[in-house]
Order: sequence, then C-alpha cells, then structure tokens
Amino acid sequence: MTAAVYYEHIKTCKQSGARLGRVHTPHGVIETPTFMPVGTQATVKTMSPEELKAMNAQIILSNTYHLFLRPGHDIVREAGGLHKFMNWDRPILTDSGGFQVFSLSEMRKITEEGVHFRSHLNGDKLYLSPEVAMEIQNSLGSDIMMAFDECPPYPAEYDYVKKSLERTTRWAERCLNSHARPHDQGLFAIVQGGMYEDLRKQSARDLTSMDFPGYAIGGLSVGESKQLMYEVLDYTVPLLPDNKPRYLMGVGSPDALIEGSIRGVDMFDCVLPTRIARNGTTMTSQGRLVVRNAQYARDFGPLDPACDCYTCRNYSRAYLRHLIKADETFGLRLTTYHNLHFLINLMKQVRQSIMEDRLLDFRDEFFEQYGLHDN
Ligand SMILES: CC(C)(C)OC(=O)NCc1c[nH]c2nc(N)[nH]c(=O)c12
Repeated sequence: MTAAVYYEHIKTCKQSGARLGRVHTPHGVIETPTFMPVGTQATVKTMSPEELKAMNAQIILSNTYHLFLRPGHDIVREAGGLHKFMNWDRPILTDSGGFQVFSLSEMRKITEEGVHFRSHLNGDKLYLSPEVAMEIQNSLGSDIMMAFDECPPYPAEYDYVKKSLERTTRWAERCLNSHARPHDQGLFAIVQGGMYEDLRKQSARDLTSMDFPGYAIGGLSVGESKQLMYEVLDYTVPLLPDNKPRYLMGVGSPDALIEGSIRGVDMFDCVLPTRIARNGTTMTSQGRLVVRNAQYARDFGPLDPACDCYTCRNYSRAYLRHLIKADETFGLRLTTYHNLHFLINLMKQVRQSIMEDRLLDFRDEFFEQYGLHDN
C-alpha cells in the first residue's frame, strides 16, 4: 500500500540545484515548488474556494490550534471534516498548534507531557500534547498533518534550543505512535535547532531516522536576517532525504520563496500576502506598492501592468485606493486576490525556470525588476 502522501521527483535544475516535483495526496497532486495560502480559521481571509481555484491555489494551510479553540474539532468532524466544512476539495495541510500555543496564548506551562495554556479568546484553561494534536488533525481530516513541536523564541540560548529540540523529537515520535490514519493522512516532522548548525544536524538526523512521509523546517523566519536564514537552509536542507517533500514554515516574501527554492525547498506558507493586503500593501512586478497612498488617487491604470489577474484586469489603482481608504471589504478582497495570485504565479515561473535550467537567471531578472538589488 503506497503511503497517502509521497514525493515524486521530476527533475533537478542544472543551474541552481532546485528541484521540480509532485507531492501526491489523497485530495490531489501538488506541483512543487509551491506556495500555500494560509486559511487559519478554515477560510483564506476574504477569498472563496472558487476564487482560490481560479488563481490555481493547489493546497491551503489551516491551523489545529485555532480550530481546536473555535469552533472545536468535534464540530468539524461531525461536519464530515475540514474539506466538507469549508467546501475545499483540494489538499489541506494543518499546522500542529505547537507554534501557535507559544506565539498566541498567555499563561502557558510546557511539560514533557504537553502544554497547558489559556485560550487567547476567552481565557479557558486548555491543554495540547502530541496525542491531542494528532486527534484534532485526524478529526479535521487534513491530507498533511504536522507533528507537535516547540518553535523556540529567537534569539535563544544554545542549551534551551538543545533541550527544546530533543523534546520536539520525543514529541514527534509520540505523534508517529499515535497516528490513527497513516494511510490517508501524511504526518510531517518539523526540524528545529534554532540557528545552531550542530543542533539543526542533530534534529534532522534524529527525525529522518524515524522515516516520516515529509519534513518541515521550523524555527526560521522568526526575526533572524534573511542571510542567516539562507545560511541555516544551506546546511539543513541537504540533511533531509531527497525523496521526501521539504516544507519551509512561515516563509513567503518573493525573494525568500526564490532563494528557498534554489536551496531545494518544495513547499512554503506565509500569512504575508493576505495580511499586508488588508492594509492596502500589494506585491507587484515592480516591487511593493502601497495602493492606499495619495499618489494613486488619480492613477487609473491597473495595479500591476504585468499582471493578468481579476483585480488587474478589471480595476484601477484609484478605485482600489478609494475602497481601502473607505474601509470597503471589496477592496480587501481585490488586494488579497492579487497578492495571492502574484505569489502563486511567481511559483509557476519558478517551476518553469527549473524546467528550463535557468532559475539563477530568473532570480537575477526578478530581483532587478522587483527592486531587490541589495540581496
Ligand atoms: C514568525 C513567522 C510565523 C513568520 O514564522 C515562524 O514563526 N516560523 C516558524 C514557524 C511557522 N509556523 C510554524 N509551525 C510550527 N509547527 N513550527 C514552527 O517552527 C513554525
């Protein structure tokens, strides 16, 4: 019986070492490298499933922590699972809640068993552990589940990071042992280890010895410089098996997506495109454009002349600026649609460049146009 989630290598870019691949899941095949729109509370904010399909979103991310707190994973299970609940029939990846507990909730206590914390919504005393995180993700019925981990703060002392990654490894084993549906849900382990090379190697070695269907790199994009993040990737990605998907968590600026792909990463997620859209900041082929700025009041051209998305084909910068200034929901929808389309289209160009063995050339062209000369 083949595993529910497996990686198919298509080719390696002769110029950059990046790879073209497919991740097979129970709800469909994902062409990689790919960017995953974030739908934390069972919706990619302001987007309908039809719009996400129109822009060719292949897979979306949702969060165990948030759905555990609200509406409760039992309701989602009774609805027939997350795909049915949110009317999305393509792949879903759920994050495990570990990271969100540490970044969202107060009054938390970490023990070997798990984490006691208070809901950031109503202060209720709650508990998450590897076993509970697996039970929740089983109820959600996501195609790819993440192991329950601790993402240490940055910066963090060597000893703290070492103890934390060793517990994260023990938690990963408990997730593997309590996985009820390994044949229809793929469980990815999460490599931690902060910015310490020997700890990243220890985490990768211990987790890859347990043979998970896929591996994520956590604990990056936590405030470190991009150069330091790329350095950590340079020595961490090669430690991961080349026949399994590699997922860099929380990373999504255009340059980081290209640099991560060059280093062999297959999957990315980030709230950036949806979050900045809601305050009128957009990603265009000429770089970031804050469409709410006064200079666009009488600019009747498209947001991005080089873009063929619904927003750029039908509306002007002046109209978008007006909607955002007037706090009109439609404005948020239009900027969100464009930003997601921009990143999804960027990854399509990355895959095309890998196919043509010219990803480094593409990076230089993109950086030049996008105004990223300093990288
Ligand atoms: C600050 C942002 C969110 C941009 O990045 C990170 O924190 N990056 C790390 C990260 C994101 N999501 C995760 N999920 C889990 N289970 N573990 C993690 O380490 C992470």
